[in-house]
Amino acid sequence: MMDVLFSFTNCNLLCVMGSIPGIINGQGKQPLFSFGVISDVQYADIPDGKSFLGVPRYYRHSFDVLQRAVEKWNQKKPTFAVNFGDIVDGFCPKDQSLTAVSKIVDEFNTFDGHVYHMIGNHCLYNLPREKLLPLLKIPGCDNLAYYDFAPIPEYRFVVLDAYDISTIGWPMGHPNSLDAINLLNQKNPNTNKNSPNGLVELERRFLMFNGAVGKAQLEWLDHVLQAATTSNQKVVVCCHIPLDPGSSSKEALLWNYDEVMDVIHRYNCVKACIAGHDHEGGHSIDSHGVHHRVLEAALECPPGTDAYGFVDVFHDRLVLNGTDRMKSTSMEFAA
Ligand SMILES: Nc1ccn([C@@H]2O[C@H](COP(=O)(O)O)[C@@H](O)[C@H]2O)c(=O)n1
Ligand SMILES: O=P(O)(O)OC[C@H](O)CO
Repeated sequence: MMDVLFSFTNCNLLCVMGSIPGIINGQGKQPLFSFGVISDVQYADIPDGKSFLGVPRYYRHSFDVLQRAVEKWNQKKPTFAVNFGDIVDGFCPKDQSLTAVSKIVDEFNTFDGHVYHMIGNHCLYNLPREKLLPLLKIPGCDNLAYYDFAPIPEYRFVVLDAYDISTIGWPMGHPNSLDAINLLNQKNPNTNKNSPNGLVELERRFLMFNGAVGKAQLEWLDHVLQAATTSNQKVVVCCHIPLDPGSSSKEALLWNYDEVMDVIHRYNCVKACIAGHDHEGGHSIDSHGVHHRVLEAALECPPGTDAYGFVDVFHDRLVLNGTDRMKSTSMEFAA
């Protein structure tokens, strides 16, 4: 298993064992810090099923994946962990939503460190924002879920709220919900607004299970990146929905990924964007040298297999050490 390989720092041993040159942990150096990652647990106490496209989904086993992730993090001792959203599936019977969310939050809480959460569409199918945010200890005001933190002076993490403008999760008639309905009506003529039928190329992202970052959040992002640039900080952007077409299917992109990336590209500080939502996972490097890594879903791990990891952070790269279905990735920063 790749994660076992990466616990060694001896280059010769790694090469003999067949690892990929270039993914050696920061060339034998100690990371500045590490953080655990997992996405799309989508737990529900229901029998296994399939996605709309026929991909098997293991709703109960995903809890076991989370348990093994936390166990591994407690051995490796990353400084913190990030959950990339969708902790409970939309098929969870609604009278069990609170129990299911609490079960997953309790499991995350067995990690000996802080877990930073973000919300995904499936979280919002289960509980409203005013219930979810306190349970997930997400800081924010007006029930918005974007925030930033700096684990060390050299690095800042920005967590985006991908369902700021969304038809999911806001009370009926809320301005952000009305904006989302208007946009979907303009962009998607299908009766089922989750259907991309007839939508062409990148327009296929205008589906109800996606969302957008609103104007105030975009302005906030700009300020954070400006401050990070002044402080010479490197930034990692975390968002449930992917931000680059090269890293994800067109159907899984943030509605206004282009506006978010325009803000990011105004500065040189963002080195990587990490996301979930597109269960297959992906990796790309955009035209400005920013890495985009979409994490493979815990939900789609056949019993006995896993998808979680930990990221070692260096001055010049991030190294994702993935387990089983989560691929290991070395993300070297552009000069
Ligand atoms: N190509 C697609 C994909 C999805 N849908 C609709 O979205 C719902 C959620 O999709 P999952 O992948 O989470 O199953 C699904 O139930 C469909 O209504 C679609 O129409 N076309
Ligand atoms: O969030 P889900 O489970 O509806 O899945 C989203 C899809 O993976 C996007 O292609």
